[in-house]
Amino acid sequence: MTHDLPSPAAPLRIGTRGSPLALAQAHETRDRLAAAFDLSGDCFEIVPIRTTGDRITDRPLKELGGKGLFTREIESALLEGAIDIAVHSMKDMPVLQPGGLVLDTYLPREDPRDAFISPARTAIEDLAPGAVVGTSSLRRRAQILNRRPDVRVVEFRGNVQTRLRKLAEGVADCTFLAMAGLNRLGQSDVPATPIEVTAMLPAVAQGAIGIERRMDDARVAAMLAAIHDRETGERLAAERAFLAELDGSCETPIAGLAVIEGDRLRLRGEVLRPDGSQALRDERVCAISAGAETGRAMARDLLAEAGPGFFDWRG
Ligand SMILES: NCc1[nH]cc(CCC(=O)O)c1CC(=O)O
Repeated sequence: MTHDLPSPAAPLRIGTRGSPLALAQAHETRDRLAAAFDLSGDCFEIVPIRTTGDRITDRPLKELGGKGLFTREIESALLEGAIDIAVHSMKDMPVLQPGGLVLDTYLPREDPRDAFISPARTAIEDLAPGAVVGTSSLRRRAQILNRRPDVRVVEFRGNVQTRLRKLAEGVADCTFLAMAGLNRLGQSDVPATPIEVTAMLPAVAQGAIGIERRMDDARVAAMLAAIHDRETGERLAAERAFLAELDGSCETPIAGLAVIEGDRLRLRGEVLRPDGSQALRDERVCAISAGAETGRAMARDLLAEAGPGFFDWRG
């Protein structure tokens, strides 16, 4: 490498949200970089940044303006040079980044599945009629209502710890969390049952960590190339192309997951009416290199099938 590596005197500054999960992801990034370049931990500095989404916890996410809420302040810090890289949950990332920034480095993906969390039950089918489901995710809301139109969905904001506390307080009978978050936080004591992806398709990019950099920073680009996971990149290329073509904002219930099977890529996609009354699904197998193209084609076909007004709220 023609550039200097970070040192304790000039550490690589890693921007992240301040939640326990975000910090765990930043630590994983630091540890992988340290291992790849044989550096000690004090060659890195973790810089927690408070975002709009972290500040405002008493309103539904969709009222606050959708995707980007958890990333805007971090991307500004990166553009201004206050941090050198930014670590994100790819699930929360818009499909396009601001000019001057690149988001093409992914760590090996965790379990992409959702988990069913309930102190008393282990499966959606076991919920009593009219049970209360806590979630702030439009996708999970639509998916559960599609399978169980009888349940009542209540808004559930906050980080993993907050949501578990609300469940313990009886605010809801169950909730859903990403397995990835639970695993990364080492939360093996949580009453969680993984849900097969054929029963509840996860959010696009769920379980994947992405690392963003400034386009003109060649030193950082070379460092990140050493920790990039190609398979995760191939899977996310298909899923994010699917999302981009659907023009997915936080106000559209969309699910998508790609898996690699030998030399093929299998992409599953789902779009739902926000009230769960209808779900459209598709599944395609293609060459790994054709993932993005397949994602776009699948999105166009689902949009055509859905027709105008599919995503409109119906009360
Ligand atoms: N929207 C919040 C969010 N963003 C990423 C994760 C989990 C970790 C991941 O998917 O990588 C979560 C919490 C959750 O859905 O349980």
